[in-house]
Amino acid sequence: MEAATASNKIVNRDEITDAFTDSAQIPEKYIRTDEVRAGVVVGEDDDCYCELPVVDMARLLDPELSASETLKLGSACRNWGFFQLTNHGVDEGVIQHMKDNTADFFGLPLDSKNAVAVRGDGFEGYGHHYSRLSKLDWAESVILITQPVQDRNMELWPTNPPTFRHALDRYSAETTSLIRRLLSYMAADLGVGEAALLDAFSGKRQSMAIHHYPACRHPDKVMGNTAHTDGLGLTVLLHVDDTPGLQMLRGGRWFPVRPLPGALVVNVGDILHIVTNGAYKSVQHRVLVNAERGRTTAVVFQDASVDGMVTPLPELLLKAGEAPRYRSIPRFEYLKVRFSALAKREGFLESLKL
Ligand SMILES: O=C(O)CCC(=O)C(=O)O
Ligand SMILES: [Fe+2]
Repeated sequence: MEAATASNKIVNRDEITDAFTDSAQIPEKYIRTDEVRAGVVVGEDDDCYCELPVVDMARLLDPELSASETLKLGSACRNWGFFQLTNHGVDEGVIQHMKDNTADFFGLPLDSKNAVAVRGDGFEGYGHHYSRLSKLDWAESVILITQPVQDRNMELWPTNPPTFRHALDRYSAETTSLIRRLLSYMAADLGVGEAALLDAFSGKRQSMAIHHYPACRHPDKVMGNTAHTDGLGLTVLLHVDDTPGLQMLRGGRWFPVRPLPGALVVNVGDILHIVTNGAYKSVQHRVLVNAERGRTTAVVFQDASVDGMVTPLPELLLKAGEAPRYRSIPRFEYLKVRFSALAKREGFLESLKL
């Protein structure tokens, strides 16, 4: 209970009651009706409705189509901060294996999942429920560092299902190359050398959050994932099933992301926002819960920094003749402040503005 009242604590899953299955009796600590209702959700028949941009990796790779698709990629990052990526080239078998293992893990009894429960002050493991203003998210999650390999904490990598580790390892390797591919086109769009942007990301930490949002018969009362911007460089999200729920803020309204079959959802994080001097936008998003169906996602967060600093890319400032719009801050300090501010998961980027 203490954990539930703390403003920014990661709460161990074993403190959550079995109310997940009995949604008629939702404990008070999950009730967040005001937050769910906050803001207008854009409907498909609204005037301002238009589809989330789709970027096609096959077109990026095609010498004849690459230039126009690169413009599309740039425009998505500048104007939306989000896009769906089709023909991404991640091996289908690797994706299926990842989906199967993720779904199987969440299907296990609580005791089995708690074999890799969060320990002490750590952030890795199973059981995260970010609480805010004494409220909890309607979700169970596993968070793990996936790259570089020597940073992995294998004690917290599930061994049940037995193929989970292998699936995660392969998926992580595939997404690392995918992110490199994407960054080379982002560099072209930004007008900077490929090496400058790749160096900011390569060898940096990658972590994954695997979320399960159980169905809730009263979805207007609970929040799957509190509105936030992502704190690292780039985020790649895999829908394990086709249940919608992700919404991104656009023009002051919540815009529901409709998962395209076979696509990955990519979004700009705060560090890439700063690295591009605000050209690429890190935008707020949240997850609402579905009344009928559970929802599972596997999210890759790729960290980035420039010579140990979170800072606008010097080459970009030089080429564009721009003054920095964000204060430079050492990466370790950035992470410390950014992730201790989970209780107020918005506003940090603003505080770095010059
Ligand atoms: O599960 C989702 O759709 C989004 C998760 C998310 O935003 C996050 O983990 O940062
Ligand atoms: Fe996020």
